[in-house]
Amino acid sequence: MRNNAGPVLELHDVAKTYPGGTRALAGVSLAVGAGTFNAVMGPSGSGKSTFLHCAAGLDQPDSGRVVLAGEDISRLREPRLTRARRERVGFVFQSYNLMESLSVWHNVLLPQRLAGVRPDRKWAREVLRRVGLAGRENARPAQLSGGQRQRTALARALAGRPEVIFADEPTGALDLSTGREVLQLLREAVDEVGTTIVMVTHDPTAASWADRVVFLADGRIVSELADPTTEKVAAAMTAVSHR
Ligand SMILES: Nc1ncnc2c1ncn2[C@@H]1O[C@H](COP(=O)(O)OP(=O)(O)OP(=O)(O)O)[C@@H](O)[C@H]1O
Repeated sequence: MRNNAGPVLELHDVAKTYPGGTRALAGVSLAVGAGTFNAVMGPSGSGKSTFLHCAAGLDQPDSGRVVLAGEDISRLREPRLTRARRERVGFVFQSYNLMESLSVWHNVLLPQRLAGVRPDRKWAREVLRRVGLAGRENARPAQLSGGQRQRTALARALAGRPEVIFADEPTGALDLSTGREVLQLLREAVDEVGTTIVMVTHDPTAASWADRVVFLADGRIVSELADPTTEKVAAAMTAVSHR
């Protein structure tokens, strides 16, 4: 069930140069449709992390605009930027970023608590069921496998019903079959919950789960692939790397 109800995230000519002079983004424009799964690939140093940080409101571009659910977040100052991020964005990182001292349940509810909203416990239970962690609510992260930790992180991201979930190498620390389970869950979140996902990855197979793949090189979008397969993504990556 993909709703494709117009873009939920738009980048307009976004540029960023780091102190020292590295031009990480050199004018990136992209529209991300609601309820779609998007992968971002590119060689090391092409600007993927910078793109993700600017698109998610973790960092500010020097110029250009980032419009998230109709709000231009690129010029927001703290604390409004933090609020926009907490209310509209979910994150899944390679390293999970769970609070070791909190149970699965409290990890999942933490972003809503930090945002000062009353947690939707019924939905939190439902997302834990969807990611296969019903019954593990009281476990601490240390008691979980890598795959279970990442499924907890995904449940945490889904629990706040964000406009967009940003995933940074979500399968980077997982073995092949565990990574596949996490990708399947990301796919289901898009197809069954209507979530929008933007995922940075180095892995052509991971990218093949997306609806489209955007390729960055030298801080620019240089190509795009719809309905990707592992083979098509790998071929496109080779072409991008040899530019
Ligand atoms: N905080 C920073 N200060 C200075 N330069 C930076 C900073 N962060 C990134 N860069 C530089 O900006 C460019 C883009 O980096 P970025 O991390 O966005 O690329 P990437 O595609 O995510 O790379 P990788 O795949 O290796 O993680 C690189 O040349 C990098 O060295």
